[in-house]
Amino acid sequence: MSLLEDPWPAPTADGPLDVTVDVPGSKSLTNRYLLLAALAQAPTELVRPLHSRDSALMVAALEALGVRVTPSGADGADLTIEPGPLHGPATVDCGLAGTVMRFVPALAVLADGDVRLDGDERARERPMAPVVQGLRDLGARIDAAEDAAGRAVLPLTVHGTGALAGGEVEVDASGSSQFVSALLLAAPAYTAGVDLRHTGTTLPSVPHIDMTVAVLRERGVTVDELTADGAPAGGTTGVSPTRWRVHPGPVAGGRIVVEPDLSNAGPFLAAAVAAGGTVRVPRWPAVTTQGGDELRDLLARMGAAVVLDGGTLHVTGPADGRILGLDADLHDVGELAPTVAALCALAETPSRLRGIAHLRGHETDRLAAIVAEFTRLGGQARETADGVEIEPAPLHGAVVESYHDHRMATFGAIIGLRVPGVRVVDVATTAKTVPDFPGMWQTMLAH
Ligand SMILES: O=C(O)C1=C[C@@H](OP(=O)(O)O)[C@@H](O)[C@H](O)C1
Ligand SMILES: C=C(OP(=O)(O)O)C(=O)O
Repeated sequence: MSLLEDPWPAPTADGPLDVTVDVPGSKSLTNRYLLLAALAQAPTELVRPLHSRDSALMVAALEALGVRVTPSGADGADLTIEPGPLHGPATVDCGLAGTVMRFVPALAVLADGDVRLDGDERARERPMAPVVQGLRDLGARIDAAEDAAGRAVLPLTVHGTGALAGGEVEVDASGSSQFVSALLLAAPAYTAGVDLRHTGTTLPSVPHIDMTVAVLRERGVTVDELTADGAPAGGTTGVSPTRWRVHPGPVAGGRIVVEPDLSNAGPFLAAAVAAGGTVRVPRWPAVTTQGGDELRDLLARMGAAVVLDGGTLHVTGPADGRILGLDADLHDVGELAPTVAALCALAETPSRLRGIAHLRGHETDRLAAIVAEFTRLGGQARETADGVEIEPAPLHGAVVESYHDHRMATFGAIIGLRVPGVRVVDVATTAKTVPDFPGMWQTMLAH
């Protein structure tokens, strides 16, 4: 039976929730730790990593380059990564994972042979040029396909020589923070490290760059956060960096406990807002670089009671069921937009989500997808230059398209809690970052 032909009936909520949901590990942290483990001087043990399509693709990429990755821990759910020399020729499937298609080429330049990267059909449309050009400027030889506008896209072949000169590079990362993260992550292994200046006018998803800097530092790498003219930035300076200098040097191995994925906690926390009652997420970090932490503020602004107590986040939906619309700039946390938009779709007042033009280059064009699917459900929404505007409207059931986008599938699931007859095409696409979303959703509702 193909899920493409048989859409998933999104369950409605029978009443208020009262449930604790154990959320799997962070995609962004897992894939960064995996990549750094491949460059480390000693083995790395990842405790509670994510096991999903995106992390499996990263593991497979490392294995293709000659890194040994084995299950470990009492239940075999941890991972031990044993680094070694990186070898080509190799073939890497990027699927639709931004972290794989952007980060792995920066590692592949260190292999001693050709590494070919390709991915899903949509992956061939996602922007890649700043990574390819940046690596070329740092000394790499890469052959890449080009889109109609002549920009580099997948598939591509990195002609690795076992080393990369590194040095100074300018990158316009206004399309994705991953262009910066990619070039910083493998930089400690480049001969001169990397001194990267962002030249674009905007920079989305800055917390994800902060995450890259934080994981590098955790592994013992020296990273300077700077302004364009070289003054200190980041940290306690209160100045946003636009230039990062990663010094060449060893990367430490060791044991790392992976935080739960706070963005993937989103649909479950949103369920408390949509259905009423309380959803609790344990192991919510007190301090984190995950942009998903912003959910605490966003859900409170929509009428939820949000309490972080003893490491567990408690979200309680509004007692009268009335969800407030939201006017928010999601530039830093675009990853949360489909989840937030689903709640806006159920809200009693209009919403405006701004600062997220770059979502057009995500798993699908998410602005177009949100508008199309909300309209299909009877709603009224409009795409703006940099976001979406959503008007309250009575909704009805419909078959919601997910466009191979895990977050559009969960968008449908959230709305389905309140709107009978919502069915989601290809709910299995949620496996990109959650191992068993439909099962977790049913279990949550059974409580
Ligand atoms: O580096 C990362 O792990 C990510 C960065 C962000 O990408 P963009 O900057 O393209 O939004 C985010 O949306 C994505 O889900 C994960
Ligand atoms: C944009 C996302 O993913 P990717 O890492 O593939 O860019 C996402 O998970 O919302």
